[in-house]
Amino acid sequence: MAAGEPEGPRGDRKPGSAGEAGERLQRGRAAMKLLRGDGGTGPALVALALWPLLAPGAQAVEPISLGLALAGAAASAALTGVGLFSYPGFFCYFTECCLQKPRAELETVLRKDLDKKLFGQPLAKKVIVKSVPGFLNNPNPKKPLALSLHGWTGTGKNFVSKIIAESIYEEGLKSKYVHQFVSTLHFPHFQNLTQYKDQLQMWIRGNVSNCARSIFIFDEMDKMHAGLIDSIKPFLDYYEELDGVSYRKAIFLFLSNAGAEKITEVALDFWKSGKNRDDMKLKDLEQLSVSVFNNKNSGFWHSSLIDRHLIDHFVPFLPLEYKHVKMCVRVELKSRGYVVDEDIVTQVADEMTYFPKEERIFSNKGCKTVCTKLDFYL
Ligand SMILES: Nc1ncnc2c1ncn2[C@@H]1O[C@H](COP(=O)(O)OP(=O)(O)OP(=O)(O)O)[C@@H](O)[C@H]1O
Repeated sequence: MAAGEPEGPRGDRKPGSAGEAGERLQRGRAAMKLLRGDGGTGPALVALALWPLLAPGAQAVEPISLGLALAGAAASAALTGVGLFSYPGFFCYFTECCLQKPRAELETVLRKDLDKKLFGQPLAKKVIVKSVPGFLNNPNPKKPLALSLHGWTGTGKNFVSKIIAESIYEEGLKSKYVHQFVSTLHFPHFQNLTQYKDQLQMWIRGNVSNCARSIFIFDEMDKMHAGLIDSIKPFLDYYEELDGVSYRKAIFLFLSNAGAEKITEVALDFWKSGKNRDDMKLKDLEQLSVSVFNNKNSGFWHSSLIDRHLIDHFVPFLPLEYKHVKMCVRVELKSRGYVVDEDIVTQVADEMTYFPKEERIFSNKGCKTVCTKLDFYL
């Protein structure tokens, strides 16, 4: 893909071709063909028949209701000659649209999802459940939402980004409004830094012009060349508009291993003093931003994003313990359709390595290699 095209590095993944959303799109196209017929009686009849689709929460319409609604609409349209295409929200049932308004129950859905799927991350859960719905429910935010997720490998940073994306766009990471950048893949060569800065600005500008509620995920921030991320500083700032584009409704997620040592230090102190990680406060980790700012290998080294307080929250991901690894194994077993066998769960968890050397409390790879280790036992 050429630089400057709105979709950016992930533009090759076109939405609407796979999964439930793809099927819905196909059904929708067939229905549209049917409905694109000739006219008839009153717009009211059409609106009435289409009410289940146009009403808030229409995404949850049952297949039977949908069928009835479309049949009714077809009959009415045949009578009225009123084009269905003029109804706002109609197309969005069949094809992905940029988010206009988050679902009313977003906070509850996100909380439930994180409670069920994310283990051992009380602080991350707390920050995300409050900040993301709060931001999306604000029709006029003063700046884009910028969250920086930090922690040891395999502790759930990418996993949480996926959950956030799915809570906003049904197609999650495959959505055309969600853009993922991986430093070592998209910005590998230091000598191309100037070019990357221009491309990044163009990609973000293009995509936000297309959809104000775009989501940008920057993975491997700690491997990003220093200075590159500062090229997007204007977009994260408190500007009403820049060259006619407002960036205030976008979401930026930065993922990094930087700061993991600091987080581990605090988590270890907690563990040694017999305290529960659920009682940990963000205040206990307030030094996180400073350690990231001063870390030459953080991607945020002396970054103006931190300097100018443009990162809204530094979200700590705690190192995972033996019991969390076991929970991940159980989930993996269930997702593959197996009955949970506690012997296998223990064997897989025992096979992982733990640190510090003496205490052996935290998993070196979090839950990351659980699925490959499990392959040996199935
Ligand atoms: N806290 C967690 N709760 C539940 N599952 C987890 C958790 N952390 C990791 N996992 C599982 O492990 C997999 C790998 O984790 P993930 O890719 O999110 O780690 P990461 O923190 O982004 O690591 P890295 O820093 O190496 O990119 C996830 O897809 C998920 O299945």
